[in-house]
Formats: sequence, structure tokens, C-alpha cells
Amino acid sequence: MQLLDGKLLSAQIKGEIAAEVAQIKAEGGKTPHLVAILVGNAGRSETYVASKMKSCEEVGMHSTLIRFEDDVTEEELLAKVQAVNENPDMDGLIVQLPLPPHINPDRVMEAIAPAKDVDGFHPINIGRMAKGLPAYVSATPQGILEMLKRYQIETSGKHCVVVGRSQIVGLPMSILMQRNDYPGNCTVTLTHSKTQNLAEICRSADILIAALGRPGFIKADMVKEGAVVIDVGLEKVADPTKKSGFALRGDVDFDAVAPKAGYITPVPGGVGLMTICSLMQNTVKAARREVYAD
Ligand SMILES: Nc1nc2c(c(=O)[nH]1)N[C@@H](CN(C=O)c1ccc(C(=O)N[C@@H](CCC(=O)O)C(=O)O)cc1)CN2
Repeated sequence: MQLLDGKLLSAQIKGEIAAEVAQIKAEGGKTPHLVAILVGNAGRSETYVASKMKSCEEVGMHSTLIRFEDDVTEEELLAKVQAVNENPDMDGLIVQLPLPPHINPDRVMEAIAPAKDVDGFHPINIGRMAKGLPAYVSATPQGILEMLKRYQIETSGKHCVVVGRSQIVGLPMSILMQRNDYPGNCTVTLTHSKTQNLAEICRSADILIAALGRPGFIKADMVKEGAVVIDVGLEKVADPTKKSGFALRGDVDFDAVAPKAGYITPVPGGVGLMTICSLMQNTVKAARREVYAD
């Protein structure tokens, strides 16, 4: 079994981004600028946004955090999105999810200018990605592709099973793994809560991507010997053995599955860290106007 080490890769990638940003600056170009909007403080959103801001600083990029209380109205939020859209100094904009229940996330995502949508959640970016056109690809799927590439994992002709059909991970991942490119050219099965014979389908996977948000759901008897196992889950679970009283767990029962897997991502230290790197990479692209020209 080989560990797919997100910590190691993200340190490498951040070094590469820092070098690219330094070069842009040396050539008199514009410093990439990421704006994050955080509404309230649901779950671990505060931690994730803080990590995004810190990463920008580490690679020499500008960042701005805009905070709203939980009771912000959708109109107020949309007005701020519009203001960032119109600000030429701001290259990329993300709105941290989840949003409070009174705000429609689809309406907010659609309000972000596609050229600044570095999360790749706007329907135009999802559609362009599906058609294989230049687009911002959502950060977690892009981070997984980067991981497969950097560990030179063969994907062509393999059976890739994606567990979970979320719009930000499962669905885009299934589209990306079937495209005629590397990583890709897989035969893909996208599974979800209504899928029958899930364990059997998972057992037939050469590449198993678990993104359903249920800690420890993927057990050893659901995994083929030698499979590549990618764990997107990240949940806080009670753990009395820890000083904090909790631990972070993925969707895969790591201790049971690891001895059977060919490659496996740890949680934490796997896919989550790659997500932040992809966001940085997309923001550099946005500053360079690589995906959408002015
Ligand atoms: N606007 C967005 N909202 C959300 C996204 C997203 O891509 N865009 N994805 C997730 C959360 N997420 C990014 O925002 C995210 C999740 C995990 C990590 C990460 O670094 N994980 C570390 C552990 C960190 C910790 O909790 O201590 C790891 O896996 O090692 C970064 C970003 C939902 N919302």
C-alpha cells in the first residue's frame, strides 16, 4: 500500500505557485487577489476559510475576507457578490459553503461572474468543464486529478466508482474521470443513496472515490485488492482518547481498508489539502485571464 500524501504534494505545489506569483510580480504583472465571503460560522467553515487566506499569504497572493452574520439577507449577499464582480482589482471570488438555510446557494453561485468563479461552481463553468472547454474546475475534483497525475496512477480503461453525487465533488468527478484525457478515460459508475448493490459495485472499482459524508462507511469488504482509494470525506467525530475530545474521520474505514488498497489517501492530510492548492492555482489563472480573456 502506498499513501497518497496530500501534505507532501500540497507543500510542493504551494512552492510552485509561489514561484509563479513571484515571476508575475517580477514581470510587472498584477498580484493575484482572492476574495472569500464567509456567512456565519457553520461547521468548520471558519477553519477552511482561514486556511485559504493563510495559503494566499504563503504564496505571495492578496486575499480579502468578507464576513456576514448568519442573518444576512440574500439580497445583501448578492449585492456584495456584484460589487466584487465589478472590482477589477479582485480576480477570484468564492462564497464558502454551506450557507444558512434561508439563502439559496444556487442563486448565489449563479451571481458570481464566471470569469471570477475560481471554485468552478457556476453552471457556465460546470457546463464548459463537461464539454471539455476551458473552465474553472471545482477545487476538490481538480485536486484529486492532480494527485493521480503526480503519483502517475494509470487511469485509462479502469473502472472508477464515485460514491456520492454532490454538485461540488461527486458529479464533476464522474465527468472528469470519463473524459478523453489523462487522468481520465475511465469507465465510470456514479453511485448514490438509492444505488442497489453498492458494496458489489464498489468491489469492482479499480479507482474508488468516496465522497458521501458518512464517516467510516467504506469497509474492507467493499474494496478490491490493490484498488486506488480516494477519501473525500472529512467529518468531526467524538474521540475520548484525544485531548480535544474529537477526531477527523473520512468516509473510508482507513485502518481496515489500507492493508488491502494499492494506494490510499489519509484523512486528514489527503484530499482536503489539495483542495486549497487547486483554489490557489485557479486564482493565478484568473489573474492571468487564462480561462476567460477580458
Ligand atoms: N466555497 C466552497 N465551499 C466548500 C468547499 C469548496 O471547495 N468551496 N469545500 C468544502 C470545504 N473545504 C473548502 O472550502 C475544505 C475542506 C477541507 C480542507 C482541508 O484542508 N482539510 C484538511 C484538514 C483541515 C482541518 O479540518 O483541520 C485535511 O483534510 O487534511 C480544506 C478545505 C466545503 N465547502
